[in-house]
Amino acid sequence: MAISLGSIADDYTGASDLANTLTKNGLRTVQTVGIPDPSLALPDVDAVVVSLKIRSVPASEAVNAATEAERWLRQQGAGHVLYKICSTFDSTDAGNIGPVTEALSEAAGGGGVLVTPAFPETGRTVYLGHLFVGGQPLNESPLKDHPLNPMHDANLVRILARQSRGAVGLIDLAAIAAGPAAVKVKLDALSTTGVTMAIADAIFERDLETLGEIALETPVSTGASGLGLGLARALVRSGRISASATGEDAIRPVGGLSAIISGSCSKATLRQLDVAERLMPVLRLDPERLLAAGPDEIAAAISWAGDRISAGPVVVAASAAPGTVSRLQSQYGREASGHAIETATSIIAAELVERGVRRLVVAGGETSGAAVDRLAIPAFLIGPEIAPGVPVLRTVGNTQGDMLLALKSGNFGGEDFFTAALAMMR
Ligand SMILES: Nc1ncnc2c1ncn2[C@@H]1O[C@H](COP(=O)(O)OP(=O)(O)O)[C@@H](O)[C@H]1O
Ligand SMILES: O=C(O)[C@@H](O)C(=O)COP(=O)(O)O
Repeated sequence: MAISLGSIADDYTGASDLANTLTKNGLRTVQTVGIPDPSLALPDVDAVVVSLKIRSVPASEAVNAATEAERWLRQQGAGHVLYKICSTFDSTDAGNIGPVTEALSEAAGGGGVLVTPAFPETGRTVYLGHLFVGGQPLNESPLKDHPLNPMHDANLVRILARQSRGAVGLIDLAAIAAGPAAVKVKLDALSTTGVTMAIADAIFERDLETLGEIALETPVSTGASGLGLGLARALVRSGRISASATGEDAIRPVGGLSAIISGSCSKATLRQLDVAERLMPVLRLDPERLLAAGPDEIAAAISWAGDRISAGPVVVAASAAPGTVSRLQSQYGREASGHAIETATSIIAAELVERGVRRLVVAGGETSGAAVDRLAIPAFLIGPEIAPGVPVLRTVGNTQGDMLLALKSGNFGGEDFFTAALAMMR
């Protein structure tokens, strides 16, 4: 298997979002969970997205995991490696977008790296280096209240500079509108002044097509699904790939029971949970009790779900509104509470799979990572799209047999997402 495009995703929902975009643009794509064991038979594909859980870990840990994945992807033939970050630039001043991008670039011999989280299909646009989420600057959007990485600045040049060793520049919309050659001139000019990473504006898909063409000439880029779209279309346009992927094969029915687990506290998820409450049993976990009396609260949730699940899908959610989240965090600490809740939701997910769940929706990036790790699923084939950024996933090499999953990024999906997902997972 020689692949054309490699990607390292900093979380598992982000990986499935990118894999979805690559598939929609014709690339046969597989999503692996970490670097796959050599014994895992992967299908013949154009692109591999390696899912890592490195968005909220110490920067040195993220750098080590990403550089190891980069080495593996190069061994599979990848000429270009995209570091998939969140379209809302989720990170802190300690990292990890800057440190990982610099390490990947150094591993590939250096040179200027294009960086853009723009993903117009989901309302993420970048203008003069400022990220907008829908109509709001990042720091006024719901991301200001994110439980792990609250975003208080919309200026990506500034944010990236705070977490990086090298200088950060800007390739503005005027250069991008002038076409690939102008972008190349600008990137080269920035590199000669010592800039190692350049935030690129992008508002429309055509901007990302321009960026994708230039990124493909370099060994490494950093971005969200929008840049993935640009790279995929550039590969197809160049004739290196024949645009044959459809995703239909991945959606064959698996049967079994179905469940939804949520640890996302994003505004979209909170609304989706309210809507689900009218349609199916929803258990709201008590996060305070989860932290104080962990195993008892987990056992009670498993028993509640076990009593209902044979009659239809159930939802178990730790999710809470910003005020509740910050009260819990001030008592137990941000990382400790996030980690304890992820552990609890992943144990509940695994227990439900033990009891026959084969169709599983997980809401939240970190939450999905913890659940997929506990289930020890090695890889996914990419099925059709449920909502922008969220495909149906079919397990590859899973010891519990074939399962269908949807890993929903917190901010993605319409208010009926959960029922829409289950309707596509038979
Ligand atoms: N009630 C709660 N209070 C505090 N933290 C919570 C609560 N519920 C979930 N969390 C934590 O919030 C984080 C949400 O992150 P994530 O799963 O990535 O969701 P999203 O995709 O919305 O960003 C996780 O670490 C999760 O364990
Ligand atoms: O790029 C995006 O917005 C998503 O792919 C993503 O990474 C979202 O992160 P989570 O909300 O933490 O799932």
